Amino acid sequence: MKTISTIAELRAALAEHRRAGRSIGLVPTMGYLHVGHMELVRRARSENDVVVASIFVNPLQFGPKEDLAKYPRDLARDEKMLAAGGVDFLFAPGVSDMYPRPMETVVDLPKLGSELEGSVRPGHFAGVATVVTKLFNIVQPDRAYFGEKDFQQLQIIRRMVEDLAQPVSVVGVPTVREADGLACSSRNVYLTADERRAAAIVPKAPDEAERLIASGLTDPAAVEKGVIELLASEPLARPEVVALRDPETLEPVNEIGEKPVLLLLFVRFGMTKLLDNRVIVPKSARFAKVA
Ligand SMILES: Nc1ncnc2c1ncn2[C@@H]1O[C@H](COP(=O)(O)OP(=O)(O)OP(=O)(O)O)[C@@H](O)[C@H]1O
Ligand SMILES: CC(C)(CO)[C@@H](O)C(=O)[O-]
Ligand code: BAL
Repeated sequence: MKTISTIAELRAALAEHRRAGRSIGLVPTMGYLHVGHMELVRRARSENDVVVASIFVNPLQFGPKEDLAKYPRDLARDEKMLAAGGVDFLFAPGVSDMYPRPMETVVDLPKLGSELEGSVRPGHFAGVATVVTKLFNIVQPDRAYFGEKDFQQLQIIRRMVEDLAQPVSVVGVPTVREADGLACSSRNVYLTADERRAAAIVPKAPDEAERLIASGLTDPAAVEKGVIELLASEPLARPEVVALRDPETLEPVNEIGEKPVLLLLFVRFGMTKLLDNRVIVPKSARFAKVA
């Protein structure tokens, strides 16, 4: 694996592969890798001739009071993991490589990006859409891999690619979890031992939503209330977003009926934000499918 930090060098390295007609898969990350990231790498490795991973802690997607400075970083360890995963090129630019001048251009999805996690992180998704567009322009991948853990991010990227006709296939990868069900996340290292134990409540919340829906509840607000009550049983949990939405448009649903619904969660433990979600297929939808 070759580590490259400049746009020009990466473009030059990829040019011969592109000329030879080889397919290129891109795995964008912010580093401090875990098994969730490595699942993205595994998928990319199995579906492409050339695999590029990127590590860039993107300042554009952090709010002024967020954890940009203390975001966990360990490039040497990440390089070993990516090399072992069969990655061909690691693109690890500095801020001045990615943004030699302050960015004047922004890719924004004002509606999708201001909902849910966007409502508590204003500007975050414009920062994500902008850097992902720039990474797509630099690498020009055939396929790009994103985790379903960041479900809103995945849907925003899918919509951006469609709206702007960006020539890339977006591949969503199911969430990889720790033994107690908590979704793997770089920020899990921020959790104290007590918070980490308490965080096991988060993956139980979609089970509760599923149970309530299976018991016949059709009012989304009632299901959200039940999930909030479950999370409230854990004093360290501070739920900021508990929402049932349409999985594609992320719009609120009036009634749980025959269509799948997305439960999206954003729960804080101390300063740490944890995400989870599940697309729940109501029983009636399952029957509808079979019929
Ligand atoms: N547990 C996971 N399973 C599958 N994909 C994941 C998982 N965690 C992260 N990813 C995906 O890896 C990519 C890079 O994510 P990122 O580097 O921000 O890691 P992260 O663990 O989500 O970090 P953070 O804790 O800062 O949110 C994203 O597409 C993200 O959805
Ligand atoms: C997609 C991404 C690499 C853009 O900075 C980031 O938001 C992430 O790691 O999920
Ligand atoms: N994993 C999403 C990136 C972020 O929280 O900034």
